[in-house]
Amino acid sequence: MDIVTVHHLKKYYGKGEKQVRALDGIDLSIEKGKFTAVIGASGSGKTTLLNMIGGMDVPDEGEVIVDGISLRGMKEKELAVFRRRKVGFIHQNFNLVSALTVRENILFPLSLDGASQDKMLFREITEILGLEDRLDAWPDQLSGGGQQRVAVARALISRPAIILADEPTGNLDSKNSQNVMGFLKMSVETYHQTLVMITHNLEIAQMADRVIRIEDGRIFGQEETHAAQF
Ligand SMILES: Nc1ncnc2c1ncn2[C@@H]1O[C@H](COP(=O)(O)OP(=O)(O)OP(=O)(O)O)[C@@H](O)[C@H]1O
Repeated sequence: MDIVTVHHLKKYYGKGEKQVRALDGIDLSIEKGKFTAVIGASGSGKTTLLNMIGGMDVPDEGEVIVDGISLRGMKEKELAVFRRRKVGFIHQNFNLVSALTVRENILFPLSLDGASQDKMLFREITEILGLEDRLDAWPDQLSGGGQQRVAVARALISRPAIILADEPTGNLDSKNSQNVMGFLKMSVETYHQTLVMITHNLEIAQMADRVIRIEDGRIFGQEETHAAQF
């Protein structure tokens, strides 16, 4: 079953000669429960595509359907609710709130939505990610790898159907990258979520079930991988 369907998505910036075709007619389906890696040169449109799937940005043309919900015509408020309930974002720069503790950062999406905390899930996620002893620490007291694990926990805490990760290991050394990837993949498998991840790292892309290559705002190729050799 497909959890994301993208129909002929277009996003252009600017006009005339300077116009940039960030997305130039993308058609794509993403199967539920799978890990899809998105690769491509800098400026090829990867982040723009991820932002459209996550309802962070709206296309000029085309349609995005996530978990049976079309984002077309949604108002900003509806998109915000959609993002909080359906999507977990993980960014390269972690994007943690420095004035909140690790615990508060992880629970932040729930507090925005007025949702109650699933204490078992919180304990499970923080244990899987090795954060149970750091819950009262401030983000800047953790290493880069530790901060990214907090960002992973925050993305998972509301049990979103889909996790969108924009180069989540881009600022980590190889050991921390492997750790974060291992935790992320294990968590996604445990909670039956779908992971879409932008990466420049081909080793990481090989861990995915499927790799999509984007060039000049178009899908240039896609291949199933023989993942699972984690
Ligand atoms: N808000 C914007 N205004 C103008 N141009 C933009 C805007 N956002 C993106 N672009 C342009 O659209 C193109 C695609 O950008 P995008 O960030 O999606 O690429 P990317 O593949 O994610 O690149 P990178 O790997 O460097 O992050 C680029 O040429 C970029 O400069």
